[in-house]
Amino acid sequence: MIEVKHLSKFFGPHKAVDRIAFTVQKGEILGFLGPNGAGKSTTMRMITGFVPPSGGTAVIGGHDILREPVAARKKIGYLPENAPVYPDMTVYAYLDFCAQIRGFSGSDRKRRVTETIEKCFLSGVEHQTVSTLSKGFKQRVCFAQSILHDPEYLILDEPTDGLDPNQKHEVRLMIRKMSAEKAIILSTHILDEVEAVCSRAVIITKGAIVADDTPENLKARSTIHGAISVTLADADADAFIACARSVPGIREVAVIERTDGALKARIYPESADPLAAEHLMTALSAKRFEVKSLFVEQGRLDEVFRAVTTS
Ligand SMILES: Nc1ncnc2c1ncn2[C@@H]1O[C@H](COP(=O)(O)OP(=O)(O)OP(=O)(O)O)[C@@H](O)[C@H]1O
Repeated sequence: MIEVKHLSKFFGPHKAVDRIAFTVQKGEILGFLGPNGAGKSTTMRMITGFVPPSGGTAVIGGHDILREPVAARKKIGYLPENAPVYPDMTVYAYLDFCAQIRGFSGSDRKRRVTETIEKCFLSGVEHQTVSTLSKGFKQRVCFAQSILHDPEYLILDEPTDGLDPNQKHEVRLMIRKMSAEKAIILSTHILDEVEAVCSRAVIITKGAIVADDTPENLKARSTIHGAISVTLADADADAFIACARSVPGIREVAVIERTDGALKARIYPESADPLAAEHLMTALSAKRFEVKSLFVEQGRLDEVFRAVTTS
């Protein structure tokens, strides 16, 4: 388990992190979110022992990062932001060097390097110098060094930053595959990534936690959660509004846009009535509206993110 215990960080008079506390269990992938400058990287640097906290501590697999830094760091894999990798080394030589620093030798070291190269899809570039790699591949090399020692705890600062959509997909798959036996914290600005990968999300702003929940529960806080979104083929807006309002339990009907013969609207039921969408569909069909799509909104994480980080 990763226990973050009231970590704080001051840079001079500026409070960058303000008594942040949470835990991450094995099997969990925690998305660490927040606007630019919210304190995500600073928190991750404190958890991994790269920056001393002004207050609080982090306990990694039972080892306090301040009192037992070596034991704690042995258990951690860390992908820092703007990952530094020695530019003049080949990919293989760099990872071999990292394995050596981690204390591996002989055939075990060789096996770990080779396996990690394969796992991170680096086989095609293993003999290329790092300086000649594209940004995405450099990122992958740094990701590779973070998992080389098969750590129980992974701290990944924007792991998919700079990757193309295919590489993003591959890295997310890798993270998900590894998550069963690891506790993972990853920071990201991509909210789709949180929905695709994370089992939980912590949102911070101005150094403090403002939300800590599953992506589903966070989305349920969205103002459109439970609303019914409808697209109709060319339809008279007034007739549609009248029809939708005639359905029992409908609180509000909002036409969102009319384009090229299509009408898009959002209908808000009084409560999250699971039958409201069905009743609406029946009413629209009875009035011969041509329904192109109709679905119940789960809510939008970006809307919730904005609400909690700007209030
Ligand atoms: N070494 C430092 N000296 C002074 N201020 C710092 C230092 N490192 C970070 N800060 C400040 O601490 C605050 C938090 O920065 P941090 O990099 O942790 O934010 P972040 O949430 O990771 O941002 P981003 O999403 O832009 O990467 C910012 O105001 C930043 O300017």
